[in-house]
Amino acid sequence: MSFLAVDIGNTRLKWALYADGARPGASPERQGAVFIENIDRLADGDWQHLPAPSAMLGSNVASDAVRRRVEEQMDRWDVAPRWVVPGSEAGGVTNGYDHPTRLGADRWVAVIGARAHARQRGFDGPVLVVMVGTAVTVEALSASGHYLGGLILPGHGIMLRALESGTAGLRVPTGEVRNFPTNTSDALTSGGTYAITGAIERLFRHLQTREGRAPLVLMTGGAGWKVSPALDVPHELIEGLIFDGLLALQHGA
Ligand SMILES: Nc1ncnc2c1ncn2[C@@H]1O[C@H](COP(=O)(O)OP(=O)(O)O)[C@@H](O)[C@H]1O
Ligand SMILES: CC(C)(COP(=O)(O)O)[C@@H](O)C(=O)NCCC(=O)O
Ligand SMILES: [K+]
Repeated sequence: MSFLAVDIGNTRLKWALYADGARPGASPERQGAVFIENIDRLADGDWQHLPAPSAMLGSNVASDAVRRRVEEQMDRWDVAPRWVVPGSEAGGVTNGYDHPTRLGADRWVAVIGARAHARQRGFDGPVLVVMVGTAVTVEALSASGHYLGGLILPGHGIMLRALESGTAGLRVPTGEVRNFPTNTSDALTSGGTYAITGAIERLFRHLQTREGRAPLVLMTGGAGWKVSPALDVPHELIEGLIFDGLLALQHGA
């Protein structure tokens, strides 16, 4: 008996197989990631020798076509694919989005995972959830478990491509993050990084002011390690926050 958690982003599909009954924070028995262009090879590749899961729950922010292609890769298993649809309440979190179903499933699941982490460590204050993937999202969760809303901004790759395509003189290699960049590469890399950390620090202040207490900051996503060293508020990198949210929805926190 096992549980397959799937997180389909705009760049990569991440998956993790857990022992039945695993709770948020548990270590997966197996896990992997594939670029979206390679999802049609999962059944003959990463998933070929995977023991058949007895349950599956996924988050998808790519297209319906991508979701169907992933479901085809699961055909040989006798398991019904289930996908999270954000609603007005789940996993101890209420959804403050104007139209709850329009919130990205990954954002909703990550907030639920973050709530489970906070509770497990006995933290009863507000939580700021940062995901650094194709896009960057920053979410504000109140101490009472109300999702207040959040930010969406371009990730590093999109920012750089936008600048490259909109200018003649910005096609340069990746640089370093510097306080006072003195070449084009460093200026671009620092600009992108500080755009992201600046937005995070701003929502941190909004949440701290509203709640009267410094939020716990949990960061996840494929490019979190790039942003973490430049972020000026105490925070923790958690690799599988979406998986933890899927576990919370599957089994309770
Ligand atoms: N080994 C890696 N493979 C792909 N992307 C990576 C890797 N390490 C870091 N990244 C960065 O992570 C981003 C993708 O993160 P991910 O969380 O998979 O995004 P998404 O959930 O949007 O698919 C890429 O834009 C890239 O900048
Ligand atoms: C903001 C996102 C594009 C992030 O996608 P990702 O970077 O994880 O691939 C995704 O959560 C999404 O499509 N959201 C729907 C719109 C919303 O959340 O308001
Ligand atoms: K994501």
